[in-house]
Amino acid sequence: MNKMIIRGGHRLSGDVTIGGAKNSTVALIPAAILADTPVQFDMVPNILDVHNLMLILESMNVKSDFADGILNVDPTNIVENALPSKAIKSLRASYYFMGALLGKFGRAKVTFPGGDNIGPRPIDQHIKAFKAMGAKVINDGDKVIINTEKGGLHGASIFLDVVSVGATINTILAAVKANGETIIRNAAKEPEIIDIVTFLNNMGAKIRGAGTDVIRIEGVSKLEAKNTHIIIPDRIEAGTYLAMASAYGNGVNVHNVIPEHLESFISKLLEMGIDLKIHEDSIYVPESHHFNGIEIKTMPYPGFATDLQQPITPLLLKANGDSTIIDTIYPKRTKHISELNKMGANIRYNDGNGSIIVSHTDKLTGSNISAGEIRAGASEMIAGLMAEGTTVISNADNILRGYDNIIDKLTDLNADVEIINDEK
Ligand SMILES: CC(=O)N[C@H]1[C@@H](OP(=O)(O)OP(=O)(O)OC[C@H]2O[C@@H](n3ccc(=O)[nH]c3=O)[C@H](O)[C@@H]2O)O[C@H](CO)[C@@H](O)[C@@H]1O
Ligand SMILES: C=C(OP(=O)(O)O)C(=O)O
Repeated sequence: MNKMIIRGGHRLSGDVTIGGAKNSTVALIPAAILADTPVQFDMVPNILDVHNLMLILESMNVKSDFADGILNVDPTNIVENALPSKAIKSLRASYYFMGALLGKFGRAKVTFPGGDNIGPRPIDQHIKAFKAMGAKVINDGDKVIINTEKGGLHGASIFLDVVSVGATINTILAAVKANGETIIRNAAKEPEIIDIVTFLNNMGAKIRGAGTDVIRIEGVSKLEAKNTHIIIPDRIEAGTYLAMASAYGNGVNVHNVIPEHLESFISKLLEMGIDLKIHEDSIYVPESHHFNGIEIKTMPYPGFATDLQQPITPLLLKANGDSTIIDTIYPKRTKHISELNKMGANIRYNDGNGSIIVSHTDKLTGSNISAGEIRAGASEMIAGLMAEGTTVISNADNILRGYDNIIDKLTDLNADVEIINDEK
């Protein structure tokens, strides 16, 4: 396991460029197996999830190569094979192989996915959609076995009981080559869903309504890539750098951002009194020292993203008075609290109403802490940069799963940070 070592106390300045969105990429790679031609992606983030997805592709004889942000995937010689459980368990988005394999072969056998440990993460809505399209689903130990009758999947009308990014994308992947029309109601509206649909439509899919809560998919028989798909910028990575630069920057320019994807987040930074300069595809964060406390409630897109409530927390420590966070998506997403408190923070979790109360903290001190999941890790990393002394974050793979070239980017911003491998 990797550890991240941060020698804090160096204020951040300069430029950082955001990579392609993790949550698009981890769906686009499974989606690529639906293609009848090789496909190419650009702006692919250099994160552990991508390397693990490449291992899963390899097990199906799908060749891929990745360098300088370009990922080539050739699914033309795909074979049905057992998928490697360790890689499947290393990330959440491996559940997209259920929809993609169903779309490709009319059957799938996939181990339950892993991903961030942020409280219960059921996949009942994914299964409900597959069943509505005619699939038979059996749980066998930690495997989900999905089959269809001869004739494969058929279109269906599906109302999702909860707004789910994963269930929306998985249903699209299963439906894109199914017979007839599938309608998803109460669909999630995240920009990453539009990105996946853009990729599929450019290959000949017929999907309308992505970005609204009703998505219509007319099944097609062929998908052929004719151009490189450029992945949208990662709005969560961007939000993480905006929070970091606001809390501990001397002037930082964040490039390759779509500000419209971050409206709910940006509005909170403005409410705190940070004088952001927002341009077409970059945001300048000036040095700031006085911040107002705020209240945050996480919601499905376009609301405040659950994935940003932990990264903004170190900034809230610098605000006057108390700030409160209610995470309505993952109310138990609190693994950062004990770790930041070890560093001297004053954060409390109210079990009664599920709110997190973040009180003003004058000083953080470097400590030995653990990244329980990706965004807890991001929060701890920012606190480590702000702290006096050295912070050692164990389980740093949880940070590396989702933050593109993180050491190079932080070093370019004047941070003193490195990754070391325990096992050496
Ligand atoms: C790879 C990926 O894109 N991960 C993102 C995705 O995760 P993921 O797709 O797993 O999250 P969902 O949008 O599905 O989850 C939203 C809510 O619905 C519930 N739910 C979901 C599915 C289901 O079948 N039944 C059910 O009850 C979940 O417990 C959660 O409370 O969206 C989350 C919510 O924005 C983000 O935190 C993750 O970064
Ligand atoms: C929860 C997250 O990721 P995943 O769904 O991949 O575990 C995240 O990116 O914050």
